[in-house]
Amino acid sequence: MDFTKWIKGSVTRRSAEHHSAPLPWLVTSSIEPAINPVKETSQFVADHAEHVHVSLKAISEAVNELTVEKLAELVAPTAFNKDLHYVDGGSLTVQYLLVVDALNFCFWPDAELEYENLSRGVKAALEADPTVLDADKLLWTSGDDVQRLLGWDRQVPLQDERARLLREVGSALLQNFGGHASKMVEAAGGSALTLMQLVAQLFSGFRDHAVYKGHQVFLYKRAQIFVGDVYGAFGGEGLGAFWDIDQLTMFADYRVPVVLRNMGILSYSDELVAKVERKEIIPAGSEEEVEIRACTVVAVERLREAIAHKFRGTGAQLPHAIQLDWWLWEIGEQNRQNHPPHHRTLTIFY
Ligand SMILES: Nc1nc2c(c(CN[C@H]3C=C[C@H](O)[C@@H]3O)cn2[C@@H]2O[C@H](COP(=O)(O)O)[C@@H](O)[C@H]2O)c(=O)[nH]1
Repeated sequence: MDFTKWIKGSVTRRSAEHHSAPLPWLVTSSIEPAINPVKETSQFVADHAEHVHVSLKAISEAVNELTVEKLAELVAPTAFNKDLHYVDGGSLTVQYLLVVDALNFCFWPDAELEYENLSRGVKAALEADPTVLDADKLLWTSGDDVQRLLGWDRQVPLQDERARLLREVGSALLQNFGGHASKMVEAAGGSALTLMQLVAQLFSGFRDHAVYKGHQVFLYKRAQIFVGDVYGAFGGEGLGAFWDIDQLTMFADYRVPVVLRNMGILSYSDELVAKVERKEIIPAGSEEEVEIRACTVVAVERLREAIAHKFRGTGAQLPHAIQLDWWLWEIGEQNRQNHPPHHRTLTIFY
């Protein structure tokens, strides 16, 4: 069966008189999420973890070595990834970021593939054809389209799944925001947590959560990184102005845990070390995987608090969790070759 014919057959076209229903429940004036569910649910995991430990001692040692100069570097307008500087004044940049972050996961099965290939590939595709990310095109994305979008010379890991995720983005954008991701950002009314929740609610692919010892745990890595990328690409202005950007956590990926282990801040059980060293697959949703991710979130929150404690009153600008994330992630990227292996989980979440 021809894929596009099958999909075309299954999509019911909304007739003209049905306007795209505005989201009645989204009243940004009063119901702003005051807390980030990632913080409190990750803490539950850290409190009950058996395979991963966060060392407060190593955190205070790391903070002791932090100088005012280094701190200033962390909070400087990040040397933000130039691929993300695709600022056309607004809407196209947001569309680009949503597509990049819809695909921003699990590069490791292809040893040559990494995040940069994604961000550069999609940017090149957009420069070649500014309509390539229009929602009514995303709606029909096939696996081959994903490979073309990245400009990759072979199949991309989980290619068909990535295509499904882009079709989902196209469909939800058309249903709710006339196809424009920038309208979704505007609907969040300048709240980072509202935008995070909105993205997690509208696109199931961004709904990064697990059930750990009977408790629901939210990591929301790609939902948060999308907000962080909008903030960074617009330099905290215009569409990137979020009054609660400091409420985001770090982004629970597979690179930062390696850096924190190297700093002695995270430690794994002997059994888990052995699995990671031999590059054994750690199943998505397993206790070991959830503990690695949630303890990483908690470790960076403790690090942020320890820095605030040390530099409070010095007048130094204190880093947000996402600025600590970019710092740690860059360290991980630069040391990909000489750091121990990262854990390997086949997933769409990170
Ligand atoms: N924690 C955190 N994880 C991040 C990012 C980024 C890129 N974003 C920044 C880049 C420029 C702008 O500053 C963007 O903000 C990708 N990843 C994750 O890393 C993994 C990819 O690793 P490798 O296979 O080595 O490329 C994968 O899970 C991917 O999802 C980040 O910033 N923080």
